[in-house]
Amino acid sequence: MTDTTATSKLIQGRTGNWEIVMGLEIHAQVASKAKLFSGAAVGFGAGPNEQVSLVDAGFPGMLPTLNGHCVEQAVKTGLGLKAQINRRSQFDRKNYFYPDLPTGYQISQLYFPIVGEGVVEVEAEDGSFFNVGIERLHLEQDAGKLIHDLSPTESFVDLNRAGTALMEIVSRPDIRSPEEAVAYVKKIRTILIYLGTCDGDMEKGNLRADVNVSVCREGQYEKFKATGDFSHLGTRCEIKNVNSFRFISQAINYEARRQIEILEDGGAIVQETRLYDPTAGETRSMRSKEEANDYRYFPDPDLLPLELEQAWIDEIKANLPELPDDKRRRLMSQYGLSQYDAVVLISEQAKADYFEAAAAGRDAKLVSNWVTNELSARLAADGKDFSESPLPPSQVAELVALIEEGVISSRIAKEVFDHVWAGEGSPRQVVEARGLVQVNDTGAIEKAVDEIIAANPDKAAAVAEKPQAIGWFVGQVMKATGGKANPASVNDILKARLGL
Ligand SMILES: Nc1ncnc2c1ncn2[C@@H]1O[C@H](COP(=O)(O)OP(=O)(O)OP(=O)(O)O)[C@@H](O)[C@H]1O
Ligand SMILES: [Mg+2]
Ligand SMILES: [Mg+2]
Repeated sequence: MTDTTATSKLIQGRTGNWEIVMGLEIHAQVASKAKLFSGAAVGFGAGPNEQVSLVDAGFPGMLPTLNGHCVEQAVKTGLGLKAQINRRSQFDRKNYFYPDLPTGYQISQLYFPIVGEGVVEVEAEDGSFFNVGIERLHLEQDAGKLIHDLSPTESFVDLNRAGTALMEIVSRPDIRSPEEAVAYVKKIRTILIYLGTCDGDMEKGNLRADVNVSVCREGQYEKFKATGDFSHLGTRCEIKNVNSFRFISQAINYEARRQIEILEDGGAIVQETRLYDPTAGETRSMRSKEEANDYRYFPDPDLLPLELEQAWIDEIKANLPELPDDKRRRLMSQYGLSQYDAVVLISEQAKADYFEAAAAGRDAKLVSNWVTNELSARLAADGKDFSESPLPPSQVAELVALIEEGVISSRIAKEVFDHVWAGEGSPRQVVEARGLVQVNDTGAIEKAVDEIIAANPDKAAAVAEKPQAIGWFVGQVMKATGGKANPASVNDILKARLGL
């Protein structure tokens, strides 16, 4: 069985072509100082069980109090996902027993989630766009953490995370390849970071995805799309808690192959929950999939239905920050950037901000190149993001100004950048201190050109037949002038002298 290229969505099997279908459930920890139903602090790095209130620990008689800030964050996120905000929602108890869940139930929203259908526009690697439908977003509590590897005979429970607010964002089964799944999670993450509703830190587990994967025969997905009838799709398996982009892609590839092999051998897929083991590179069965009725969901009697006023929703909407897609369009129209450049810039809010601060009044394309190439690479090498850049935007602007004014060539600018990065001063100071000013003096360039032509009569004669050989002369002149000659003048003078 071989994969087709990334852009093709077909997988070749022994008995014909298959398609992958995926829907993702993303769990995003709400950016909030306190938990969803208690005043206990939310934070990373506290000692075990230091951030636990009696409510989180499930003490008898303790009552949950809804944290209004978390509700606002969910509404904000819903608006950012262009989704329906439900003015009436309700909290339900999802009952199951596990030692990391002291109450014996998780408070979630099954029947009436706070956010309904929406849509997310995602850019694929090839620059095209695809839409992923959002089915719903609901608020729920996180569970605690079990620690099994501290002692050979004991297990420990840390309830710091118990009761922390999560947003579960459920997509429609609109995702068709591992690459699309990764691009989708990246896009959701970017939107959440722009909104300030989740910090998107996947290493800390603050954003993780459950990936539902099924396969079907070529053409069946089209039927599903046309009719909305899920029976055209295969049975799904859910891979739980995948917390890196690389693992998402690996887990899907493995799982799709596994399912295709079973089906081609005449077997059937059992709907189940699976776990991805990155070390073994495979998914393993965890448990057979529970149905909603296994959880005995019922409305939480301790919590009233949540009713939102339209005016409050409208106010949140009016105060939303500029979202990635809007920023992309604006960067393209305001600065004349290509879609590719704009997409690269908006992928990080701080990068886009940096660009805008540097681009004012300058050649935007040049600024974008410096920001997305040279500076990005330097920051990445130091493990920094744009908000931590030791080089302020004004320095990039100054460097670009020097190029625009013809004081330095683009080539010299790279050298200047290195010195500026090394802390030698501003671009102008470096250019002056190191004497890197571009030679625009045509007399000096003409002299160098004449000398090189005189020393290489054979090559000069050959250029008449092979005009591209002029490149060699350009190189020589640049060398002779220490790279400082204005490249445009060099070209003009060479052409004139060589009779081209
Ligand atoms: N045949 C299918 N193939 C792939 N994905 C599917 C298929 N059918 C449904 N899905 C996706 O599975 C996900 C189901 O998530 P949802 O939260 O609604 O239910 P669940 O997984 O049963 O519940 P839980 O939250 O308890 O895990 C959605 O993202 C949906 O798009
Ligand atoms: Mg779910
Ligand atoms: Mg699920």
